[in-house]
Amino acid sequence: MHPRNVLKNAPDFTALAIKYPEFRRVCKLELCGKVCVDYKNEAALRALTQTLLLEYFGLVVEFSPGSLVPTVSLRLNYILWLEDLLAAGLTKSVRGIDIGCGSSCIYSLLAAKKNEWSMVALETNPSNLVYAQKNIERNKLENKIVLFSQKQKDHIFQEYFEASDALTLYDFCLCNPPFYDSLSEVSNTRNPQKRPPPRNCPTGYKDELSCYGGEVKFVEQIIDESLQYKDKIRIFTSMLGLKSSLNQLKHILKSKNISNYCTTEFHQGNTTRWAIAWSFFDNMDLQKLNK
Ligand SMILES: C[S@@+](CC[C@H](N)C(=O)[O-])C[C@H]1O[C@@H](n2cnc3c(N)ncnc32)[C@H](O)[C@@H]1O
Repeated sequence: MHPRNVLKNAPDFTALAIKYPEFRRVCKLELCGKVCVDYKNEAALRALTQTLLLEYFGLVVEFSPGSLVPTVSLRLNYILWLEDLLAAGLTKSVRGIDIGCGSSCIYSLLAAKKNEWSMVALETNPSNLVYAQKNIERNKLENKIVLFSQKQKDHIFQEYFEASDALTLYDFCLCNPPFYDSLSEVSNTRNPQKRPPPRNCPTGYKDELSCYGGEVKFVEQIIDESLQYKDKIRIFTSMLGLKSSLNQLKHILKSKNISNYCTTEFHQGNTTRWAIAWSFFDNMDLQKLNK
């Protein structure tokens, strides 16, 4: 976990269960008296995410039924890494773009509430758009987060940039892409011989989890559009669910003569995720931040 992650040490579930009745309802009491969470139960996962967002950030969040339930520690690790990248460029007021904000709008909510960053949240799924807007409003963050309804699924920035102020410079974009290839039968990110099975039950709609070509194709589209919008965003980033995607994307960056990039790993319990960042700005030396 990132050293500044408030969830670096496991939260006290007993104290949270006493404080929050909705969380208490989904907790299990072991024979030894220990309060624990059943990670295989979707309702318990939802309540845990809602409770942690409320307890640590004062954020009230509802999810569209059946949509992806985000794990807070991972989303925080990504935001903290972005803080580290931005510190390298000494930015004061920060503007970011959240590609595919989901029904929770979690990255934009955290960025706006925790860091007072201004966010544009892009989303294609109609139900996610409705919930994301309500989540922005119920947390009174309308002055910090603008939600944009994206019609074209196969584009990333084009529609928004064509509709918005041409002069605004964004400090970063972030993305948790649909991981899986919609044409492939495989929907598992881990090798069972090397890594233990996931603790959490899988959540999310099909179009949140998969797209044509999977995450590599999705991020390749971001890379392609970054060449067109290289002056609009200082650091392009994306999270990745598969380690193998990292090498493929590094290869794609190199093939397009993009050499200023860095990668990182996010560790949360049994789950590891990867991320990649690249920039066309001379004052953003990302290579020195490589991990
Ligand atoms: C894996 S989910 C991530 C949701 C949220 N950011 C999170 O981390 O919990 C990917 C999201 O991207 C959205 N999406 C897919 N294609 C998109 C596109 N071209 N532009 C914007 N959003 C897109 C999906 O509807 C989905 O909500």
